[in-house]
Amino acid sequence: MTNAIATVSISGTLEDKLRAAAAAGFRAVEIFDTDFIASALSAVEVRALLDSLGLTCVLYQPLRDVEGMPEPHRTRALARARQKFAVMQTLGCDRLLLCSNTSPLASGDRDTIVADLRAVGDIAAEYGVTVGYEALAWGRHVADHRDVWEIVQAVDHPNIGILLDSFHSLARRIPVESIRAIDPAKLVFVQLADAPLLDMDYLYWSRHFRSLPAQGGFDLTAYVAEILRIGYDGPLSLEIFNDRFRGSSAEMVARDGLRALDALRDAAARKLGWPTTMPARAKIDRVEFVEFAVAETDADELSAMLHRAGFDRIGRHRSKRVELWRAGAANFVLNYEEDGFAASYRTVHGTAICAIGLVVADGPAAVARARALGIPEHASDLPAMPALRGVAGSLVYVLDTEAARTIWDDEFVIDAAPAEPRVDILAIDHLAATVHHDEFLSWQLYWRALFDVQVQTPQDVIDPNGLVQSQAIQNREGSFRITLNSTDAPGALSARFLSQSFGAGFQHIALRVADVAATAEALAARGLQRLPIPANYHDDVAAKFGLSDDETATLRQYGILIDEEAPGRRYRQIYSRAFARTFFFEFVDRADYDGYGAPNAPIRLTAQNRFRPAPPVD
Ligand SMILES: O=C(O)c1ccc(O)c(O)c1
Ligand SMILES: [Mg+2]
Repeated sequence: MTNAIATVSISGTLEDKLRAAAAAGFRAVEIFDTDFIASALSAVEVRALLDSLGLTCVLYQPLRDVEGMPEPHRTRALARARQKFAVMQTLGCDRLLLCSNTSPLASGDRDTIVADLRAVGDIAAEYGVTVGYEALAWGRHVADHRDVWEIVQAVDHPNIGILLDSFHSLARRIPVESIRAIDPAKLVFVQLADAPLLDMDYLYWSRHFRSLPAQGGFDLTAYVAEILRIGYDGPLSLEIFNDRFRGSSAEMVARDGLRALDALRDAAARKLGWPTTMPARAKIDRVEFVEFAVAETDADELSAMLHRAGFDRIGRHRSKRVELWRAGAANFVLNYEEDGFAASYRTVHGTAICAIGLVVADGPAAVARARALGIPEHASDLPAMPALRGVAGSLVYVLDTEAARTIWDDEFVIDAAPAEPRVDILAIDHLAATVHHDEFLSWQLYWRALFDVQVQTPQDVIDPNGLVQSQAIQNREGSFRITLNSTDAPGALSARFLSQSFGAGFQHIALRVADVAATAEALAARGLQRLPIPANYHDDVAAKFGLSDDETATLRQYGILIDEEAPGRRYRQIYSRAFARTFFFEFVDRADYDGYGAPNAPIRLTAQNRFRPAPPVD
């Protein structure tokens, strides 16, 4: 039951990679051939480093283009195998990955392939090595693990077995049930990678877009469940070729890797009905509140903006400088305290959203799962409201239903209901977080490993100053929704937010309303500054959705954006101008619509770009 990671998954030199893997808690690694041959360390020195870090090299990989080669390549391939076996002996590694041949020179003749692998097996036996034959999805003649299994049976050599790599199997959509045919004694090793579901050449997809489990679209739970079901108990190892990971923190990827493997083992065990070691993913019911850390100097401006956005201050904390603002079921907590978490968050980020409060089915179980996944807990002075570290240092409070019911009355003095007119805000619809490009996948893993949530198809959103990637995450009922957004374009709105707020965080709050046109009218009466939407847009949607002149006039009047998933399944949205260039509100009505108005995002971002301050003149 070993967790392992391939050095190719992590950035840096071989030493950096090994140190990061060990620091994250791995005890086993795969050493990637290029990492070793590019290293200035001898095999003896690498072995000493492994030993000092408490690591074992459980796989050396890959050996390429071996089987089916004409002479003189065949002889050279066997010599290369022998040289690798000698290196492995020094490294203390007894498993080698041999990937299916991609050379145009290779023969596809089965008998030749079988004979060649048998010859490799004989040399491997001299060194006490077992060879796992892996089907590369783009292999010239062997590209399917079912063929590999047939070949391995035909080779029938004690030192030759099969190696499974989820990327190659799942990219080719090979049914996972095919794994049941494999004898676990001949399954030498298992490599795991997720990937976004792209329609792309296998090689390019594999070399650039692999991701950790729970960062892509493959059903790795089903894959691993089949592998465990047949009785395999060897390493599960991450082999992640990913462009972002090559440039991001080795420590982050290694730590996330372990988290992803632990969550995946848990999911597979649950699928099999086997005992588990941590509570199930926490079910989220809703967002109960959003907490703002507020600087005294921003108090008037923020209060005015919240009022214009339909909120009223309805309570004060019994002992702290904390206010409760409410509209419908949406609660905003404004924290002015001089000490404590919000104060330190404010020191770094300025006035910003510093925490969210989620109602979960079982608070203590959520905290226990977070602990099992290495997600740090924040010491909270409210026992009914444990806090976990969330996106970029903000907090996620987890409340159970009972705590959510009593917290306001227990902690706050609630005023009488404010005078009409009210804005018909129902609840928080979704929260949009902007995160660093390097951490985009890390935050997806965080949400998907800890909580019972689903992802939508990732979206590429066009900002006039660059491409933004967006990933929506939500619960099954749609009562909890967030989006994660990231870009590597410095001029895009989300990148400007990162520099303006000194780091990642929630950048916009979408509030669900019954009728966005009525809301727009009420908000205008309260003086909200709306984001203007150009006339071209409304000409377009009038034609696209067959809107009546009256409807179009209403959309135009209030700057409403609209989208339809199907006739009658509609999303209508308006946006506020931003507060201090750091956050803004969206107001939406959704009728049986599950998305987030993605087609409108470029229109909105271009509209926001018009308010971008001119660069300083020097
Ligand atoms: O992209 C490759 O060449 C490659 C190499 C080794 C592997 O194990 C693999 O899955 C892919
Ligand atoms: Mg592989």
